[in-house]
Amino acid sequence: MLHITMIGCGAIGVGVLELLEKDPQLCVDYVIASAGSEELVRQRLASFKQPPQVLTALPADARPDLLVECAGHRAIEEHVLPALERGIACLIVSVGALSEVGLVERLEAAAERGQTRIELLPGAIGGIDALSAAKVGGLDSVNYTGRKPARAWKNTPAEQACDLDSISEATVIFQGSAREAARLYPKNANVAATLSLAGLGLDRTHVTLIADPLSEENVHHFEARGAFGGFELSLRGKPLVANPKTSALTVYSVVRALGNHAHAISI
Ligand SMILES: NC(=O)C1=CN([C@@H]2O[C@H](COP(=O)(O)OP(=O)(O)OC[C@H]3O[C@@H](n4cnc5c(N)ncnc54)[C@H](OP(=O)(O)O)[C@@H]3O)[C@@H](O)[C@H]2O)C=CC1
Ligand SMILES: O=C([O-])CC(=O)C(=O)O
Repeated sequence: MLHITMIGCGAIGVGVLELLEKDPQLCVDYVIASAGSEELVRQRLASFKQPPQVLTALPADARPDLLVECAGHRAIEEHVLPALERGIACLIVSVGALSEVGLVERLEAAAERGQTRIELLPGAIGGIDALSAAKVGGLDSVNYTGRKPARAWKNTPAEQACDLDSISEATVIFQGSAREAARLYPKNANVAATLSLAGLGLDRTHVTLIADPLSEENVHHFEARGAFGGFELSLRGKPLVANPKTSALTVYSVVRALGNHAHAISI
């Protein structure tokens, strides 16, 4: 059995824990919550048959097989970097955080010192295997368009680009590099950052973001060209009720990755 610590227990975390209850080969022993949110998280987990222990930091003597981050940028600083130094392998879902200058290098250095590994999860997007394989032969261009319902852009700079409550048609709210998209839309930049890390990097990955009042889905579309030829992928993700910014596929991506570590065959 694989022993797991999960950082963050919001929309993704709860969804993952619900699915993991059915897998006897995976056991989440600890959930790490923000200071002051422990009781709220315990309540969220009250209906679980065997709820994990809720803490605000990994105990000094704990040695999970894997730590999975489902929390956000701050949690990478607070929990992932120290865990790597302790030799604990980490899975990261908040890939957008890695667009912060120097963070990738700090994660690599911490993992090297701890003689362990970091896995960046595909989350809401697919085709990352093909894109990173295509990079080996050389990529010429990667263009990404993220289209989400208008409500998914609330509390972001999109509110200055248009009136999200009254737009009646799809409206482009951002065009530019993945680096700039990640700076302006950190909570909606995970897919752009993942495509950049797998492909051409933050400065050469072109991003268009669209608020679409007629859409009920988070649509991620990208086209890649290079020595391998070309491909395009359009993924129509159903948003989670608990967080419309997040696609349900992200939950399944975490469960798949954890299962791949525990099961005899990984795919
Ligand atoms: N790779 C991908 O494709 C995708 C990645 N994501 C990313 O995944 C992350 C989680 O998303 P989602 O579950 O929808 O978000 P939610 O806001 O629903 O949940 C995040 C949870 O993490 C907790 N949290 C935040 N910081 C910390 C911390 N330092 N230590 C412990 N817990 C913390 C929050 O608690 P509190 O509010 O009490 O601080 C909250 O309960 C986000 O960073 C999001 O950007 C999301 C979708 C797709
Ligand atoms: O669709 C999602 O789940 C999240 C998303 O767009 C992103 O963070 O890039």
